Amino acid sequence: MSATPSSHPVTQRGMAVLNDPLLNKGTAFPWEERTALGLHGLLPPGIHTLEEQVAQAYENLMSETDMLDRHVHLRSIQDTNETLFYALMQKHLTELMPIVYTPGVGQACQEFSRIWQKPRGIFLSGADRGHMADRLAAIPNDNIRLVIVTDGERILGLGDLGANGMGIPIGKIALYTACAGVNPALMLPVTLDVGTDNATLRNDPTYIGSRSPRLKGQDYADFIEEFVTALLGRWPGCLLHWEDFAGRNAAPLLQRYRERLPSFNDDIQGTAGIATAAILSGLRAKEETLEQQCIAFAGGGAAGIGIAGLLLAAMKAEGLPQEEALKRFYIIDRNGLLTHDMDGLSEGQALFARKDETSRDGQGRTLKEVISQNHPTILIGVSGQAGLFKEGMIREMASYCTRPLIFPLSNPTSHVEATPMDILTWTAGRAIVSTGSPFTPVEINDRSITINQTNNSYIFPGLGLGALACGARSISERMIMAAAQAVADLSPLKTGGTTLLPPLENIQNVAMRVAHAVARQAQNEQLCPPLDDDALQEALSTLSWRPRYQPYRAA
Ligand SMILES: NC(=O)C1=CN([C@@H]2O[C@H](COP(=O)(O)OP(=O)(O)OC[C@H]3O[C@@H](n4cnc5c(N)ncnc54)[C@H](O)[C@@H]3O)[C@@H](O)[C@H]2O)C=CC1
Ligand SMILES: CC(=O)C(=O)O
Ligand SMILES: [Mg+2]
Repeated sequence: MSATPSSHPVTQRGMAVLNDPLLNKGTAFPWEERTALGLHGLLPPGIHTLEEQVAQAYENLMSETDMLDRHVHLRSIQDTNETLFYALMQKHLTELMPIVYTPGVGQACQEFSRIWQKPRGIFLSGADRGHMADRLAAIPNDNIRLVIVTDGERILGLGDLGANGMGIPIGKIALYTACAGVNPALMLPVTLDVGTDNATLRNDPTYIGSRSPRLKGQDYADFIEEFVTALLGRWPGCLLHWEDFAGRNAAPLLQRYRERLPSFNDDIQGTAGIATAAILSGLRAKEETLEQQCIAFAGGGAAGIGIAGLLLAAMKAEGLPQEEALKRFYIIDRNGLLTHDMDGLSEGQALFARKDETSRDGQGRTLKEVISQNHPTILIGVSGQAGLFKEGMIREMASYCTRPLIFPLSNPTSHVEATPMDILTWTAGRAIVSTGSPFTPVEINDRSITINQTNNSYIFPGLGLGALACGARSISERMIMAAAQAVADLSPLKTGGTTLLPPLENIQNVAMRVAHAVARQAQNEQLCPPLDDDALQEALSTLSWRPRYQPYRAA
């Protein structure tokens, strides 16, 4: 075999090559590589190009009509041939993202035990306690740079799905590569199976997870500690992305570990970044400032408090003192408006709890009352509760605010607080609407209104890439703000367009701009070694990967 200088040395032979999704090319192996790697006879003789494979795979995929079937089909391509999977994803990103990501991944997690086919990533359960370092040692790849971890307790708005939550870190990894070009060989999805309190799952004979109740308190803390320590031992300096932990654990874990290793919580920080970007863009359209707003949240968990925290920082950066800025926030959780006298508030909730009123028997005012009495101009839904935004509330907002910003951000689609069609109908097309899951454009008053997806997928791929490229020791709030600003700067509204956020087709450009902004901010705060533009570019290239077949040679 005539090896080109850039050809990749392959030690495996025969089926071992075909069974490795990062190496496999399927029918695209050229004749000489089949000879060198012992593939003759294992493959049919026809040879196809990647473009031909993508076209065929797309046709096969589209012949499925059911969302879950399409998800399973795509995942099976990913588990067989990652180059083909990502080439297909990149070619049809807007169409395929809802299958791989929300809402498709929600259904996939609900059915994960039944659709599980091949190992991907690491499951760590109670039985692995005391042995986590050995479990991570079993992963042959010494160069994992990014780990996405969940404990499956709050999967989208679907609640505790236990080990079935693994669909989420797998989906997030797919987006790191499809959106930011991060090399899939550098990433690992992890599920911490600390049990589940979902009795239906525990009694389901097909369930793949452990059937014990969730670890709590010190047991839970010890489990996480062992995992992080094992991670640091196996892949020092790797970036840890926390995903879909329940609100009561999300912020404390982030605080506990954010200085021990570079880490971020996507539901808190990624969501804060994109919601802030979308709000800043919406206010630009209205020619108003943040300071002029009154902001109501339905849901004061990880996402709600995360978004509120970044908006508070943005108001302070505009020169508003904290006490003044806090008056603009109304956080309505399951027991109503958060007030300072309520029991069991988290640290973040306590900051935003109203100081100027008290609850009655632990119950605060309802969302409806806050809307009619305090006239919020921005309403954010991060409650996971379908249909929470009622017609009367939205009509009332439209009665005192010409263009309210209404963002029902809960995922998946079935859990949205109100559909864009309803919100636009109730506000005669005047609301600026953005959702967490994708929706088709709404036709109203002879206009077609595009519904932007305010989803952390605009932030985390570039955030992770930028933090890794610059070698950030930790991830600061200002780095998240820089990411938000980078997305807001790309808003089509800035250049005469009508949408809040850049279209998904441009997501790779968005991710690259976010990565640069994050790396620059890390340098400004001296959270990474000094790095000039050339060195940053070089580091970004080292992490990046394109779905193209590389020539191979036998090693
Ligand atoms: N668009 C996006 O990028 C993102 C969307 N989300 C979505 O936001 C939702 C919440 O996520 P997290 O904040 O991480 O979960 P979480 O569990 O930390 O918080 C949810 C909060 O909603 C509250 N809640 C429940 N019922 C309520 C009601 N009737 N009224 C008001 N509040 C109520 C809960 O008490 C809890 O505090 C999920 O559906 C998730 O999919 C989360 C992260 C990113
Ligand atoms: C998008 C996301 O991270 C969530 O819904 O949890
Ligand atoms: Mg999430």
